[in-house]
Amino acid sequence: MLTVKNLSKSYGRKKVLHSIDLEFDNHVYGLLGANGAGKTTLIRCMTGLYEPQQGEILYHSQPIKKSPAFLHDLGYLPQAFGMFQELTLYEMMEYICCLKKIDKSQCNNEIEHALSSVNLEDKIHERIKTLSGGMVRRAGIAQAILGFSKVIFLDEPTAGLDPGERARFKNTINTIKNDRMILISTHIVEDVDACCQNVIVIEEGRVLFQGTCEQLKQAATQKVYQIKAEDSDNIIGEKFILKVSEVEGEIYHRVLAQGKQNYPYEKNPTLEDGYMCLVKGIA
Ligand SMILES: Nc1ncnc2c1ncn2[C@@H]1O[C@H](COP(=O)(O)OP(=O)(O)OP(=O)(O)O)[C@@H](O)[C@H]1O
Repeated sequence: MLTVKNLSKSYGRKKVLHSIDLEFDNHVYGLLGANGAGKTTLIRCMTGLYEPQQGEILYHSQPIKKSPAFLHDLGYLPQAFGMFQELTLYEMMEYICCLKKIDKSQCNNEIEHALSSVNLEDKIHERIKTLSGGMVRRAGIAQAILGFSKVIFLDEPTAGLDPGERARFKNTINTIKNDRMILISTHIVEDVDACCQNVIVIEEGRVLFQGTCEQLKQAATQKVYQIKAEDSDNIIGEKFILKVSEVEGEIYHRVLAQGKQNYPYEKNPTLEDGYMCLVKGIA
């Protein structure tokens, strides 16, 4: 339904997206990449906010700029969502209804539905400035789904949230995901594992991987070792120490390494193992 074709974007002479090709359907996608990889730029191009130098974005085979359906179906939570401080949650949602040209007679229902999807119905008359960071982020998701948006972009929705709010975020995505395409940009691999079936990894403006989370986990098959710290030096060839942990006073390393080793490999690599194997070139 949404296609990114040969997309390139530069800021002045600095090229930050290089010939990106991607295909999206009604699923939840995680967009992973280091700081500066180009995630926000890609999302802004895909929402139509930025004009790419090359390539096109098609919604049901029509360029997004010429597609009234795209504008109608679009929902977007930008990285910094902190405006409307003096408005109540209801007033903010009403304002977004106006921008989205939602019929006045339907606004009430739409607002109640969106706020209950993110568990904020009891805060409807609170001012935005009195809400916690997690609640503001959920309010951001609520405004993105207003009017039953079918194509939703969430730029770093879980940044700075505590574990409880991140778990709540996962529930929110599960509540709203049906019949929608949702793209979630994040640095937090666990959040992608918890919420998304599909994952896209970009590095320096190029697509390194696109596929299912399971496929990315498989990139770490027979490459992950949970071993005592002193055994790390016995790993043959190139290695990357992903994590250091302590179990009953003993220090352990989670090591990514290529080739056969003298230790048993982890049977069930995580998405983070797969992601790190990919970006560290342990493939
Ligand atoms: N308005 C701009 N003008 C010039 N360069 C920019 C601009 N916005 C972003 N960049 C550069 O483009 C590159 C990609 O930035 P972008 O914000 O898209 O990456 P990101 O993956 O979203 O990063 P982060 O995870 O830190 O938010 C970076 O090198 C950044 O410095």
